[in-house]
Amino acid sequence: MSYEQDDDDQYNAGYDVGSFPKDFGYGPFDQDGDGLPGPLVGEQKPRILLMGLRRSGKSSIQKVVFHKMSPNETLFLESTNKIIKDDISNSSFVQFQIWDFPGQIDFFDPTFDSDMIFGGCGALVFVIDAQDDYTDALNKLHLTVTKAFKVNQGIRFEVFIHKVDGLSDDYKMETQRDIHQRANDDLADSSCDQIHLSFHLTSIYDHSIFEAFSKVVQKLIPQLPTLENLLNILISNSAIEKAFLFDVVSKIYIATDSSPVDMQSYELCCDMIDVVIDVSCIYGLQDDTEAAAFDFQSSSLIKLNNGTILYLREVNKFLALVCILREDNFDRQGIIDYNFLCFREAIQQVFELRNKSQVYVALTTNHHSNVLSNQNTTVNSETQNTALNSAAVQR
Ligand SMILES: Nc1nc2c(ncn2[C@@H]2O[C@H](COP(=O)(O)OP(=O)(O)OP(=O)(O)O)[C@@H](O)[C@H]2O)c(=O)[nH]1
Repeated sequence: MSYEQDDDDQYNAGYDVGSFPKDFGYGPFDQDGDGLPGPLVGEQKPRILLMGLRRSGKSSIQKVVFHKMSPNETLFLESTNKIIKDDISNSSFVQFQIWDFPGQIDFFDPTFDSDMIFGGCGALVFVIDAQDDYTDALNKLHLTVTKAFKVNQGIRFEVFIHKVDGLSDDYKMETQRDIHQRANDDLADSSCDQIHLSFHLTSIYDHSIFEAFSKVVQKLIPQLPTLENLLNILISNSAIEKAFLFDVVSKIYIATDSSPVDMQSYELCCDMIDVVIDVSCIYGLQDDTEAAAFDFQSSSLIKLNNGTILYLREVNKFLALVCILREDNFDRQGIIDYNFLCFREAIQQVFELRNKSQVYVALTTNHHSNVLSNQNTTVNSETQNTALNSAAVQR
C-alpha cells in the first residue's frame, strides 16, 4: 500500500513520535491464528528516510527495491514535490515506512517539523549521484546529518554513493574514497565526529541496491544477532557454505551467517528466488486464484555445473532460506532437512515472543512507561534464550 500525504499536512503527521517504542514489526501477526493483533498501524512503524539532492535517484531506489519497477522505467519518474510515505508491510516481512523526500527540501522552512521527522526515524539514507559533481550533495549531507543528529542521536546514517553503474571500477573506488574523506572531514571540522556515516556503492541496474538496503534494514532488526546465531548453527551442522534468510518480496536478506558475503553468492540467491517465483506463478498456481505463488510447500533445488547446489526452503509466508552448498555434502539431505525444520521452529519462536512482547509493550505503555522498559528487556532476552535452546536440539 502506498499513499501520498496531503499538501496541507505535509510535515505534520500529528502524533507524538516519542511515545511509542520505535522498533521493527514483523509480518501480519495473526498468520498462525494465535489470536494476536495485526501488524503495527501506519504511524507506529519505524521509518527510513530517503534524502538527497534532486534527481539523485531516491524515488527510483524505492520503486525498484519495493515495487518491482524495472530500472529502465525509472527514466520516466516525475520529480517528487512532497514527502511520499510508503508503507512496507502488506506483502513484506519487515514492517516499516519509507519516506521519500523531495530533493529541494528546505530545513529552514518553518513548516519543516524536524522533531517529528527525525524523532521517530530509524535510519536516514542520503543518496548522492556519483555521476554528477557532488560538492553540493556533500554540503547538503552535512547539513542533513547534523540537523538530524541534534534531534535524534539514535539514527543510523547511510550514504548511498549512487548510479555507480556509469563508473569504471577504479573510478568507483576513487569516488568512494573521496566522498568518505570529505564527508568525514566536514564533520570533524564542525566537531561532530561522533556522527558515524556508513557508505555503500549502489546502482539500480544491478544487485548492489538490494544488498545495500539489506544492510540498512538489518541494522534496525533487534533480533539480528539471534538470527545470525541460528544461521551459524544451521550451516555448521549441515555442511552448508552460505545461508541467507530472505524477505521474498523485496529480495532483501534480513540475516545471513557470519561468514563474509560475496556479491556473486547474493546475486545467485536473488536470481534463484526470481526463478522459483516465476515458475510457481506459471505452473504452481491452482485454479484458486487467491493462492500465493510462494507458500509453505515452496522449495527448490538447483544444481550448478560447478558442483554447487542452491537450495531454497520456505520459512514462513514472507521468508525463505536460501543456501549454497557443495554437491558432495548434499548426499545427507535428510539431516539438512531435519536441521532446517529445527531452524524454522526456532525462527517462529523468536518472532512469536517478539510479537507478544510488542503487544505487551503497547498495552502497558500508557500506564507504566518506566516499569515497561525493564520488562521488555526481559522478554527480549527470553526470546534469544528460547531460540538458542530450540536450535541446540539439532546437535
Ligand atoms: N544510471 C543510473 N541512473 C539512475 C539510477 N538511479 C536512478 N537513476 C536515474 O536518475 C533519474 C532521477 O531519478 P529519481 O528517482 O526521479 O530521482 P529523485 O532523487 O527521486 O528526484 P527528485 O524527486 O527530483 O528529488 C532517473 O532518470 C533515473 O532513471 C542508477 O542507479 N543509475
